[in-house]
Amino acid sequence: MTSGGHGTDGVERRGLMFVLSSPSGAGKTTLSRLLMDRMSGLKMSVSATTRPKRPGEVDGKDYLFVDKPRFEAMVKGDELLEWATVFDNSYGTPRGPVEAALSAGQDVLFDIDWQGTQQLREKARADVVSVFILPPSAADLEKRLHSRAQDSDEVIRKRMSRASHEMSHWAEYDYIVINHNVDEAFAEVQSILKAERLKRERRTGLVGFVRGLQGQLQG
Ligand SMILES: Nc1ncnc2c1ncn2[C@@H]1O[C@H](COP(=O)(O)OP(=O)(O)OP(=O)(O)O)[C@@H](O)[C@H]1O
Ligand SMILES: Nc1nc2c(ncn2[C@@H]2O[C@H](COP(=O)(O)O)[C@@H](O)[C@H]2O)c(=O)[nH]1
Repeated sequence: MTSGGHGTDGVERRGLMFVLSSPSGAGKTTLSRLLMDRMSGLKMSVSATTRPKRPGEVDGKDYLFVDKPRFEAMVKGDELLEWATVFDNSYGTPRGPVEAALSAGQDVLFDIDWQGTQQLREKARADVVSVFILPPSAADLEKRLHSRAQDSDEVIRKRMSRASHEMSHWAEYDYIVINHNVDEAFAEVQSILKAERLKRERRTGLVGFVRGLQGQLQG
């Protein structure tokens, strides 16, 4: 699915799909925003959803807010790379922007649930790097959902009651980060991305680069 771009050291490599999942409120959005601000070569995948917009959310930036018929048409038209029902609403990843970014050699960042991660893995296992974010405690998770102040008590109750089920998928992920503190969790997630970018098997330009070095040594 991916083609070449260049790493910061100029060696060509395949783009990767960097996935963050967690129970609602553990901090995916917070960490994603920091990654987008502080890492170059990364594009955020903007999901389509039928969920109502939260205060402050911007259509086209946080989500593409669509109605149910439009979402169903996207599914039927094979416009989504993956999709799932989460908390009674539909969510899905538009295929076009992800494929365009990967083709341009960018990495793509996803904030999606375990169902979507499984679907991405089935399609492109070697290019998916997945991170599961855990909260330090259930009390902290609930506090965070309340402190975000964007969901009703009823919605928060529903999300807390789903948290244990969401977390049961932790062992399907490549990396686990416990988000005690935003700065530390961000540093861990950033280290994972930096290391994954250096993996030999993604660095398609290495053969040519090393041959060039060898040529210089012989010359
Ligand atoms: N380490 C932390 N300590 C304290 N508060 C935090 C921490 N990380 C995130 N938060 C706060 O917790 C709330 C929920 O975080 P965020 O929206 O990033 O979660 P999320 O995993 O994206 O949730 P959802 O799945 O519902 O979108 C936000 O108000 C955020 O500022
Ligand atoms: N499988 C997918 N899951 C998605 C997608 N976009 C978001 N999500 C997940 O939904 C829940 C709830 O999100 P919220 O913004 O309503 O709090 C959360 O776990 C997201 O990661 C998607 O495109 N596909």
